[in-house]
Amino acid sequence: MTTATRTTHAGARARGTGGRRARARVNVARAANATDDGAVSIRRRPPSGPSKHALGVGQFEFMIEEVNDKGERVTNEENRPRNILEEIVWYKDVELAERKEKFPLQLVRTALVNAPPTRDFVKAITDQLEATKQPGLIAEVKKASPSKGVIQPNFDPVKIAKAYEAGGAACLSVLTDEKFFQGGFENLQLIREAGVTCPLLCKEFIVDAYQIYLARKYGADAILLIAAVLPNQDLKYFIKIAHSLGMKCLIEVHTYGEMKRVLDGDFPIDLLGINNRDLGTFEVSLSVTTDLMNGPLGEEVKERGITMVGESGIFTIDDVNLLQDSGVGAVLVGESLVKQDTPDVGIKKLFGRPL
Ligand SMILES: O=C(O)c1ccccc1NCC(=O)[C@H](O)[C@H](O)COP(=O)(O)O
Repeated sequence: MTTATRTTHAGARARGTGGRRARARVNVARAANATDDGAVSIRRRPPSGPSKHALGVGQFEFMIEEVNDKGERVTNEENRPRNILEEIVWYKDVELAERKEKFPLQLVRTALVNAPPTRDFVKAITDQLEATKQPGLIAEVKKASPSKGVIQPNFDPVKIAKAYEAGGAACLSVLTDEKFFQGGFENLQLIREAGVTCPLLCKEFIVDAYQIYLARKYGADAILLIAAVLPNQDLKYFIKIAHSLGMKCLIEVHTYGEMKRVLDGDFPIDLLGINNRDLGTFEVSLSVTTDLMNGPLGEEVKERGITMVGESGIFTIDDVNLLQDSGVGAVLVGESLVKQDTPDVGIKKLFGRPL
């Protein structure tokens, strides 16, 4: 987040609730425009080309080139991912094909028979909120990202997780995507086996039920489900599977339409996250959370008692306060903590005191 954007937020806080509400009304009206129907905003697969079963590593790159009726090589721009989220999701088919071959679902499920019980991810957050009167902290174990490249070159997932726990984080979020975030499912297991007791979120781009079983196998207590990727039908099915395995779900939205669609869905909501980062353009603004929370859908989640999570771009205590004022019960923080040599000290600074 830029300093300019942060200054604007601090200013909004100083102006008080009335100013924020008026600004929010304008922004909610803008967000709820005719094109924001909340539909899944990415294409799940390239529109043409070989079936997903025939995909090899990076093969969708080559699908941009096709051979036409005359035998000429032509480019098909439709098969180029429109943004990073689409690219990540398309690549999941490649990854999943490889993983399933090495570790078929039946074996993953068999391995779950003796899995230790999960920890309550939601309760850890609400307990912290009650005890500290500040949002519960979900601290993210994140080495790199598509928007920032490598964030922590001396990345040691266990060391970082232990520092987060010592610093008082309620829960941890562990990025498992390998290609774009340099994470891994193995990091969940390493952190669990090292004796970290905070509940763990598997921060993955879930498109297939197989990934939910894998998350549980590697020690996750909760999974992320992204509304920009998954229609309500998939959300409902994936939540059912996660709950049957004892895990909670963090459903993530970014727009008014997505939030409305999720709230209208026919499924239970454990946690609802508002990502301040547009996963297509990388643009980050805390006003994504404050605008939604200060509008009609914010009223609805408050009435329904849904615990809200403000995600991404959180760097200062002003940012935490701003999100808390808008009604979130938790914050999910990656970059600003993970890039520090002493993330536990970073937590103290971010919350203005030890947690
Ligand atoms: O972080 C990215 O660049 C990114 C790009 C595309 C899809 C997802 C991305 N990040 C996932 C997240 O939402 C964040 O890791 C998480 O909310 C923490 O954000 P931050 O505190 O800004 O590191």
